[in-house]
Formats: sequence, structure tokens, C-alpha cells
Amino acid sequence: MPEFYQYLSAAQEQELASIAQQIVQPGKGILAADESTGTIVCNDRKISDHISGVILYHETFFQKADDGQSFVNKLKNLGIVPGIKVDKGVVPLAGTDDECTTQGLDGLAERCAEYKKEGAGFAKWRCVLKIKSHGPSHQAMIENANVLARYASICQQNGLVPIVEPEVLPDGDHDLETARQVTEQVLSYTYKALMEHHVYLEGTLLKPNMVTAGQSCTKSYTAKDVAKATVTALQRTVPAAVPGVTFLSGGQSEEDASLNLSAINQFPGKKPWALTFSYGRALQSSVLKAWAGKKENISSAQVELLNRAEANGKAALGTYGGGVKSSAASDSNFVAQHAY
Ligand SMILES: O=P(O)(O)OC[C@@]1(O)O[C@H](CO)[C@@H](O)[C@@H]1O
Repeated sequence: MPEFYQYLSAAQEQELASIAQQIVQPGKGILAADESTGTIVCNDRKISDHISGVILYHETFFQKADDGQSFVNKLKNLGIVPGIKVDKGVVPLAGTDDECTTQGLDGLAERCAEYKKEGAGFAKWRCVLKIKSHGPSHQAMIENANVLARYASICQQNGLVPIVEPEVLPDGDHDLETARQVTEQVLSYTYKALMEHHVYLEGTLLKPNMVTAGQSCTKSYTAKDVAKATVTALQRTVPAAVPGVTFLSGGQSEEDASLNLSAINQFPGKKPWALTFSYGRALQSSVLKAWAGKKENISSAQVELLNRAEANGKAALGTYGGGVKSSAASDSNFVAQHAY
């Protein structure tokens, strides 16, 4: 008989599953504000109609807003789950063709325990994979899958839902088929490692790239093509026990990210997980453009945030048909080799 050791108690499992479910309620998703300061935390209760979680980074997590209230408490009062980016960035993987891994495991358990005590409900850790003529390599896929699994296990031991983010970058001229095949490979390595580390899948969320052609691919594809490739890749690799898939926006324009998410939700076929957003750039470019760092622009920037949040909330239900007015809706958000 194989022997299994206890990984989590039933109460720990229940807590993690319920946080994950709260984040992926129908029509809601995550604002990834772990890259930009404050992203103008909005006081308008309407924001929580479409946003269920916000990812902060260490400094903002412990900061207070102008009224003296901490960002974390502000979010909780709005019914939004505060999240925290816990990785310490992308570093080179020696012996590969410019591939990388992500560091930050040292001291992670202690940091997670502290974030939990201060009100965090979930965490995120981003790994980056690159499409090349001979890549991503086995070395990069196995290393990134393992580091994601160790991170996920440490988070769960400390009561935080891990968002597992293996991002296949859009850099390159590869077509949609190639992006789909690589995404399938990367996700299958990822779930093998999560299973090997006993990660409780019901208490996790996946944050993958949508399957899109390379940024400099000469062929063009419709939102329906992207939806088909993305849903196919997920069906083949993501266990049904995972409660939700919260896509990153990966340099798509705000409008493309919303239209593609809506098409993904409309796409027929088996989709046992919630399919929603955890956008950084695609929820912030209009906001940051309108704000321009000036106090007098804060209310118009907040309107931009509400508009994009509403568009993506609809997209998460498959009912966004386009047309929400935003000042940077069709601007490209592509950043080459986005390795932040
Ligand atoms: O691709 P996007 O939607 O802009 O950002 C996705 C994301 O995971 O990547 C960024 C860099 O780590 C984070 O700020 C953000 O959470």
C-alpha cells in the first residue's frame, strides 16, 4: 500500500477552496496592480461588481491611502480579496538560450504567514517561458513547473490561495498552432509538478496566457480562433478540479483582451472552470493615461477603471460585444521580453 502523509487538514482545504471560489464568482475577476503604484484604488463600491481580487506588491500591501486607511482594509471593506505578489523576479537560467526561472522561495513561508496575518487571501508568482526554434527547453519547463509547485505548496500551508502563472510570452513570429502546442506542453509540465507536490487543486487558480499568435506573426486570427486554441489547450491539460482560470493580458490591447475573453466564454464545449481575467496592462493603460500622475485627474481615471472592469466583467460572462469607451482601448500594450 502506498503511504500518504497529511498535506492539509480538512479545515485548511475548505478555507482555500472558499477563497478561490470567492475570487471566481460569475462576472468577476482580478485587477493585477502588482506592477504600478496604487493603481488608484477606487472607493466606488461599483468596482466590486466586477473585481473580486486585487494583487498588490509588498510596498503597497503595507501602505495607507490618503484617508489613513490601509489599502488592504479598503479592499476588504469593498468585499474584494487582497492578494500579494510573492515572487522576487525573473532570473536567467544558465545553460539555456536566454531562458529564465523565477526566484523567491527563500523565506517564502515566513512572508506568506505574515501576509496572511495582515489580511491577504491569495498570492501570485509568475514564471516566464519563451517560444524559440528550440524552446522552451525541457530544462526551462521542468524548472519553472517545479518552482511553481513549491511556491503553491508553501502558500497553501500558510492559508493563501496560490495563483499559478506560467506565462508563455507572445514575443516571436510563431503562428497560433505553435502557441497552442507550446502552451499545452507548459501546462502539462505544470500540473504534473503540482500533483507531485500534492498541491490541493481546488484551492488554486491558474493564470495562463491566452493562446495568441506571436506578436510579429504575419497571419491574422479572429477572437474565435483565439478562443478555440485557448479552450482546446486548457481542455487538454487543466484538471477539472481547478476552480478557475484567470488570464493575464500579455500585451494585448484593452479591447482585444476583453473581446478575446468574451469569445473564450462563448466558445462551445467542455469548460469545467470559471474563465475570467487577472489583467495588469489591459485594466490599467486607460487609467494611467487619464491619471497622468495628477490629483485633479483621479476621478476621470476612476471612471476609466470602472468602464474597463465592467467590460471585462461582461467578458467573463461571454456577453461583451465591444465598444466600451476608454482612452487607450486599442493601444498596444506589448512590451518586448516582458520579464518584470
Ligand atoms: O500581462 P499583464 O496582464 O499586463 O500582467 C500580468 C502580470 O502577471 O504580469 C505582470 C508582470 O509580472 C504583473 O504585474 C501582472 O500581474
